[in-house]
Amino acid sequence: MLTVNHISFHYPKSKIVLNDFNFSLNQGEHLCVMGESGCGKSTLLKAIYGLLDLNKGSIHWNDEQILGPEFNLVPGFDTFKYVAQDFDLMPYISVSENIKKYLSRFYPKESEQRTQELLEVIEMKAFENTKVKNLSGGQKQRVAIARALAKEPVLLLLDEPFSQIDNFKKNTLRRNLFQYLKEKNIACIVATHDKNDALSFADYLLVIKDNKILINENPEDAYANPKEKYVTSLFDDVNEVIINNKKQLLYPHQIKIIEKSNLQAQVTNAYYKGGFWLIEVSFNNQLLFVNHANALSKGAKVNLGIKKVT
Ligand SMILES: Nc1ncnc2c1ncn2[C@@H]1O[C@H](COP(=O)(O)OP(=O)(O)OP(=O)(O)O)[C@@H](O)[C@H]1O
Repeated sequence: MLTVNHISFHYPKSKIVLNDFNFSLNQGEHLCVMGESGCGKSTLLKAIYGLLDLNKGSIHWNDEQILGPEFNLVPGFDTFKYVAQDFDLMPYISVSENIKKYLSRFYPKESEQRTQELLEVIEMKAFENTKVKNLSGGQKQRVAIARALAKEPVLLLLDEPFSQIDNFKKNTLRRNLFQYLKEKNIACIVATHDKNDALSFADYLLVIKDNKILINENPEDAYANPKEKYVTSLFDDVNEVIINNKKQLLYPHQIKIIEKSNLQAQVTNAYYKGGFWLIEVSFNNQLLFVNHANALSKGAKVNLGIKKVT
């Protein structure tokens, strides 16, 4: 179990980044870390891996304390793996050699088998003999993930793991990877801007705001009962509507354009989204976003139906 015990951290001569972070994560559980750019997601991952000297608090994996560079010649906790945003691969050797580098030379058969298994997970079998320098950014990112898994870690730390991968590959890779981690009971912490990493794959969602943990809860609860607009805006466009003098946070799919109602609005814009249109309307001098099956022209008068009023 990972225990992050009231840690605080600031970079030298800078203001605080992590202020009294306190949480734990069991073996095999997946945590997603979200929050606006610069809020401290990467810093948290680095602190957990042991790349930073904390100002306060402590981090443990079971009974073992994770110590920073001040206490370690080679920083980084042995049984964790951290995939940073810059990958750190060896460019002049092949994809499979990059993976094998972390496996034992004394067991060539097992090492080959494991490399093949990981090439399947990242769907890079066709590139096994390609030199890493000849790969695209997204392909390198996939190799970095496979390499981190070569020697099965107890905890995998991923910083924006799919940022350079196209949507088509991203969805399959995400499914393969998170299923693989669950099968092997490997805990995982993902820093991301992508709501899909949290909604479909995480056991917990930790949101950072103003250098503190704003929430650490089940992603379904975070989505359905958002604590504040900051949380909803990580998932979707969000409407803040005043109804009966009460502020409501509503996603665009929770407001409908219907035939009759006493809530009148006027269309100000329409954006094509593939399966639906995102319609921007002006309602009581507020701009709202509403999902709708068809395009609507600017200036059209519409009636709104609000699905969720708590
Ligand atoms: N080496 C450093 N020295 C000083 N300040 C730093 C250093 N690295 C990051 N920071 C600062 O710490 C804060 C948190 O940065 P961090 O990279 O953890 O944010 P993040 O949430 O991962 O951002 P992003 O989503 O943009 O990757 C930022 O204000 C950043 O400028």
